[in-house]
Amino acid sequence: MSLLELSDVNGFYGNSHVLFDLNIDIEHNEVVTLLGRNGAGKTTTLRTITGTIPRREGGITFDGDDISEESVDQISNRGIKLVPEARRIFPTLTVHENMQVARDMSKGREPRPVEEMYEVFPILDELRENRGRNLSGGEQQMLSVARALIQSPDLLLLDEPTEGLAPVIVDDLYDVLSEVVEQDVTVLITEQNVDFALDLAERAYIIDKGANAWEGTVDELEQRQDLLDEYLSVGATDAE
Ligand SMILES: Nc1ncnc2c1ncn2[C@@H]1O[C@H](COP(=O)(O)OP(=O)(O)OP(=O)(O)O)[C@@H](O)[C@H]1O
Repeated sequence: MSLLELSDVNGFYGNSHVLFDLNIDIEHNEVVTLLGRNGAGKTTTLRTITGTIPRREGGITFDGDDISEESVDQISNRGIKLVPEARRIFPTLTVHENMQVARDMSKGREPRPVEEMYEVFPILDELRENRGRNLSGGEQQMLSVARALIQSPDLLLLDEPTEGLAPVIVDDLYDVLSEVVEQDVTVLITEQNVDFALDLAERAYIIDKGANAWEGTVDELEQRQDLLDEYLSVGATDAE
């Protein structure tokens, strides 16, 4: 059974129809990337999963249960955690306090020890006493991911984690995330940085104008320059 299944999902902002009969299937422990141009509907797709979109229709199941009518809190309590594009950390709290708050908000789920997070994110260990507002964009992104992971998610949704980060920080984030995906967690990641996403993921979905355009393995996609040109407007990938 799939961990997450979207069948013929439609998404709306008021009268504006932006997702059209979208189908996505994610197996336990898979790392899947959702790709597409600006405005293709990637963030909105994640919002249909977390329940934060104003209106969604269609089938959404998580671990076999219908979650299509569930509230944001119910879905979060199931262990679906989103790291949004605009990083959400508490600016006046220290790194350590940010971690503690995330741990304490882990309703109904056994959180992971804060110290374990410092092992995965050594950068944060060094910054324990620094306030959120004094962190660089990359450090905030690491903290954002750590805050989601501490709640032991079953499904981690990452919305464009490299956005706005300097290349050297992107490399650090890659190192951390490649360690994260080795753990017992299923990941759906959206990215404009196609190389980054293809390096991390095993399987990919491309969406265009809110609808499925292609799906397959990352190995297949790396051979399909036509798709990369048509839907993602990038040059040759240099994925390792
Ligand atoms: N709050 C909103 N109200 C109305 N329309 C919206 C809203 N948010 C997004 N849209 C529209 O929905 C469509 C999909 O947007 P979405 O942000 O999901 O795309 P995306 O693929 O994540 O793009 P980006 O890479 O720019 O974040 C776009 O046409 C966008 O203008």
